Amino acid sequence: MQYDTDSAMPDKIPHIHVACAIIQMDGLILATQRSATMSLPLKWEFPGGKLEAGETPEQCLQRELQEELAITVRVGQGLPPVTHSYPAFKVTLYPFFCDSLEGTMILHEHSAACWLTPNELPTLDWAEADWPIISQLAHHL
Ligand SMILES: Nc1nc2c([nH]c(=O)n2[C@@H]2O[C@H](COP(=O)(O)OP(=O)(O)OP(=O)(O)O)[C@@H](O)[C@H]2O)c(=O)[nH]1
Repeated sequence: MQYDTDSAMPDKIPHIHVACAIIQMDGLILATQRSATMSLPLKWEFPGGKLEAGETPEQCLQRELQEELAITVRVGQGLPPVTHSYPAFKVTLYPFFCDSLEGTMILHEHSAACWLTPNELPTLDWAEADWPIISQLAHHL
């Protein structure tokens, strides 16, 4: 007998939890572009990465920003988390405003970075999950 395995299977799509940094400096916000070899190639995002077990979002951001960009920041207020389903995985983004950037930025993983005003942010080709954050920033900053 044949039966529909898909409907009987639990949801196998991984759900990842990602802290991301909205870094502000002189009224501008930092955007970083994923490299051609990363997942979501060449999409723009806020720097950050997956939360590791036992790690606070602040610790995660300090670790990821050091690894990815060789910078440190002061982590401030959080924005509401955003959940989005891509075809291969589901992501919940935990955005945090950051400032007081220290260090000379080096792009260890990204292909580009730029500083934009909140109104300019929607001109980039953002990762799908980021659009609710972009709309919020463009309207409220
Ligand atoms: N850092 C960051 N990641 C984002 C954003 N939006 C978004 O969809 N993501 C997704 O969340 C995941 C972040 O994890 P990560 O930065 O540790 O992933 P990675 O590319 O190093 O590892 P991976 O190749 O296994 O995906 C990526 O799959 C990325 O595509 C964002 O604004 N910032």
